[in-house]
Amino acid sequence: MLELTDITKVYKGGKRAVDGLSMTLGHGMVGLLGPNGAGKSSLMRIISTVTRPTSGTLRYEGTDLTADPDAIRRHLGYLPQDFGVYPHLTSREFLAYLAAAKGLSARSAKARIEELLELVNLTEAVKRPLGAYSGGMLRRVGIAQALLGDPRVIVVDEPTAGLDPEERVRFRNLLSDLSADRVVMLSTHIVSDVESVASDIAVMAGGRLLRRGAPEELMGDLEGRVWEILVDPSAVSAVQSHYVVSRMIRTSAGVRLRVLSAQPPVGEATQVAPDLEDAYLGVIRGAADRRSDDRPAVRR
Ligand SMILES: Nc1ncnc2c1ncn2[C@@H]1O[C@H](COP(=O)(O)OP(=O)(O)OP(=O)(O)O)[C@@H](O)[C@H]1O
Repeated sequence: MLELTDITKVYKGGKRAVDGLSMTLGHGMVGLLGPNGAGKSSLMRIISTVTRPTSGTLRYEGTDLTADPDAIRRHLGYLPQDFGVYPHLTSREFLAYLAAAKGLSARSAKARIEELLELVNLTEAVKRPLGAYSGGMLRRVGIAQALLGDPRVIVVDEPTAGLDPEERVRFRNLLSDLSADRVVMLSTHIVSDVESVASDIAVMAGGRLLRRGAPEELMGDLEGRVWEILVDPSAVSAVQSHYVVSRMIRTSAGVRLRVLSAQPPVGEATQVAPDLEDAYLGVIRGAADRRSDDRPAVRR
C-alpha cells in the first residue's frame, strides 16, 4: 500500500505544482485525470522518488520513502512523460542495459526482455536502432522498460500518447490485468484512456485532488443535470457562455450540444445519462467556479 499525506511540491521560482495532496493507493488501477498543468507529472515523479516533495510524507508498505527511497525503487515500474532513449542501441540492448541498472541478473533479464518485446509487439523491430523508431514504437519501448523486473507499483504518465487506437486498447487491457495484484497509477487528460479500465478515478487540478471515486460515483454526482439540446450554429457561443458544454456535434439539423445544468437549459432539452466525460468536466468546472466565485457554470 502506498500512502501520500499532505504532499506539497513547490518548484524553484515558487510554482506550487502539488498542494497538500493526500491519497492512499492499494491494489488496482487508479486513473489520474487532470488538465495540462494540473500537477499529475509532478505527483508521479514524487511517487517514483525522482523528485522529493517540499513537504508531506510518502510511505510504501509502512516505510517512509523520503528517508529510504530504495524501499519502493526495487518494486517500481515508471514510465515518465518525457521518456528518453539511447538512439544507437537496439530495443533489446536498451532494455538489457536498463535491466542491469535495475539489478536484474543477466539470465532472468534475457527471458523477461523477450517476453516484453513480444508483449509490446516489437519483436519485428528489435534489430533496428531506437533512433529509427517512430514515436509510438518508442512509447512501446517505454512501456516494456516499466515492466522489467515484475514491479509491484506501476506508474505511467500519459502512456498512450502517440499510440494508435489498437495499441491503446491493448496497453489499457494489459495494465488492467496487471492491476489485479499490483498498484497501478495511470495519468492522462483523456477521459477515454481510463473509463473502460479504471474502477477508481482521481481528478486533479491546480495541484489538488478534487474528487476521487468509482466512475459510477462521479457520474452519479451529475444525475439529472446533463441535457442535450439542438441549436442553430449562431446560438452556440451564447449557450457556451451560460453553461458548461461537454460535447458538441454538428449535424445537418443544427448543432447538438451536451450541457451540464441543474435546471433544464433554454429551448427543447432532453435529459440524458451522465458519462465520465461529463463528470470530469463537472468536477473541474465546479472547482474553477468555487475559486472564482463567479456565476456558477453548472447552474443550480
Ligand atoms: N521543474 C519544474 N520547475 C518549475 N515548474 C515546474 C516544473 N515542473 C513542472 N512545473 C510546473 O508545475 C505545474 C504542474 O506541472 P506538471 O507537469 O506536474 O502537470 P501535469 O498535470 O503533468 O501537466 P502536463 O500534462 O501538461 O504535463 C505546471 O504549472 C508546470 O509548469
